[in-house]
This record gives sequence, C-alpha cells and structure tokens, in this order.
Amino acid sequence: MVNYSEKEGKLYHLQVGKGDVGRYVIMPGDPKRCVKIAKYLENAVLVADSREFVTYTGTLDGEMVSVTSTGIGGPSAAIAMEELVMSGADTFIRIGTCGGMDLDVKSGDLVIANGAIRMEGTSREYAPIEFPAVPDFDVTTALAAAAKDLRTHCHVGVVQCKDSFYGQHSPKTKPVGYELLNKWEAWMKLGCKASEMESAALFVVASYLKVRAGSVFLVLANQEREKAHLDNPIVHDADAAIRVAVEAIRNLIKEDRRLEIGEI
Ligand SMILES: O=P(O)(O)O[C@H]1O[C@H](CO)[C@@H](O)[C@H]1O
Ligand SMILES: O=c1cc[nH]c(=O)[nH]1
Repeated sequence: MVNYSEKEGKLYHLQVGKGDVGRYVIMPGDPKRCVKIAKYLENAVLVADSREFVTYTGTLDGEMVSVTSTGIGGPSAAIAMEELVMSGADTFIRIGTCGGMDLDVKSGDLVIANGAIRMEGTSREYAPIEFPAVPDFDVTTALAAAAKDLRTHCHVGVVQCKDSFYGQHSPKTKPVGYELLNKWEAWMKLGCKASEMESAALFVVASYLKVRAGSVFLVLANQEREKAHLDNPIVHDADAAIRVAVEAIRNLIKEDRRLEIGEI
C-alpha cells in the first residue's frame, strides 16, 4: 500500500503511527471537542494535528487511551478508524451531537445507538446495503451502564445517518426532497431516535476490521418537537456525553483486564 506521508512511520491523514495511540479511542466529530475530552485523561498530550484529525493520548486507570476527531461525515470517519486500527487501536467510542427525531428525545438528553440507518455513501463502499450497521454489544452495554450510573436522561435506539445536514433540516428545498421526506417519515414510523452522520460508516468499517465500536450523542434539539410546537431549546454542552464515554471506557478496561487473566 502506498503511504503518502512525508514523515517516517506516520500514516498519511492522521499523522499517527504505532505507539502513538492507545487500544481505546474516543472519537468526536468536532476537533475542538478533543481538548475537552482529553481533560478527563491523565497526562494527555497532543500527538498530532492534521486536517480535521486532532489526536491526544493519555491514560485512564493506567491504560493508554486516545482521543481523535473524525471531522464531519462518513468518509473522514472511515479514514480515521482505518488509520487508528493500523496504529494499534481496537475499541472506539464516537461521542457526537445529534438532532432528536422521536418526540420523547429532548434537547440535552443523550442517545446511545444500537443500530444505524445507512442512508450515507461511505458504508456502501465497504458492505452491501443488506448488511446492518450495528455497534459492538459490549461497548453499547458499557455505554448504557455508564449513562445509568451517571443518572443521565438517555435513550437507546436506532439513529439515522445521512451525508447532507441540510437535507435533514430543509429537505423540501432539495431537488430530491420528495425522497428525503418519504424516507424521514418511514424512519419516524420505525421509532428512530435521532439523526447524525458518522455512526453507520463507523459501525460497518468496525465490522469489516473486526474491532469494537459504539456511539453516544448529545441531543442539540429536535426538529420534530419544533414542528409539533413542543418545548425545544438548543443545548450545546456535551459534558454529560463525554463523561458517559469516559466511564464506559473505564468499564471496558476493567472487563478486558479480567478477561485477560481468565477471571471472566
Ligand atoms: O458533533 P459531531 O460529532 O460533529 O456530530 C454531528 O455534527 C455534525 C453536523 O453538524 C456531524 O458530524 C454530525 O454527526
Ligand atoms: O440535527 C442535527 C444535529 C447534529 N447533527 C446532525 O447531523 N443533525
């Protein structure tokens, strides 16, 4: 494989290599969220800052843990996961923002994905559309347990992934609005919790690479609640979602150690 990187031992897009990242990686979309997450790690240092991919590595309970931003959308998220796996990572938690869909999903709530609708392009270049985008069971269980322990208001369910943010928010203005609206109506009838952009690609790439991935999101607002004239403030504070992801990684570290010594 051609590696376009100009630096020895570093992968082209992320500019990380073996030894730079931990087995466990938290992945926000927004690079500016990295430093907020890194504050929860011990001795976190900036390892690389390349394009939309910012990487910090520190420790949690003595285990190397990294934070890498993926940017917006499936293509860059898939690149991040592929290069992190090449660098030694095998467990991923995406921590993102989303728009609520089900009317019960309110601003400031958390959503944990137990499946993702593949209405995006990246995952189709990895697996036929019949293959489901599902997160790792242990990662999802660890996220749900952490959300409960931290007493957050959290929903577990299917999320919708797409490539066009404005296709979600102003479908009627798009030439293919008829299709976007019909599908959205179907996702609503099927009880879809929220809309975001990266999990379908990450889950399918994780299945292909045989690594573990899960997702937790902060609900910024809910356009369906807005339409129904229900209370719908906009919330930007992702701290609860970050704490859930960090606690879930801690639980996974504990379980993985028990597994290694044959205790479970
Ligand atoms: O807040 P992040 O993690 O970027 O996630 C969501 O926000 C972006 C769109 O505004 C998309 O990346 C979407 O998935
Ligand atoms: O409504 C939203 C909010 C965040 N991210 C999305 O993709 N949609």
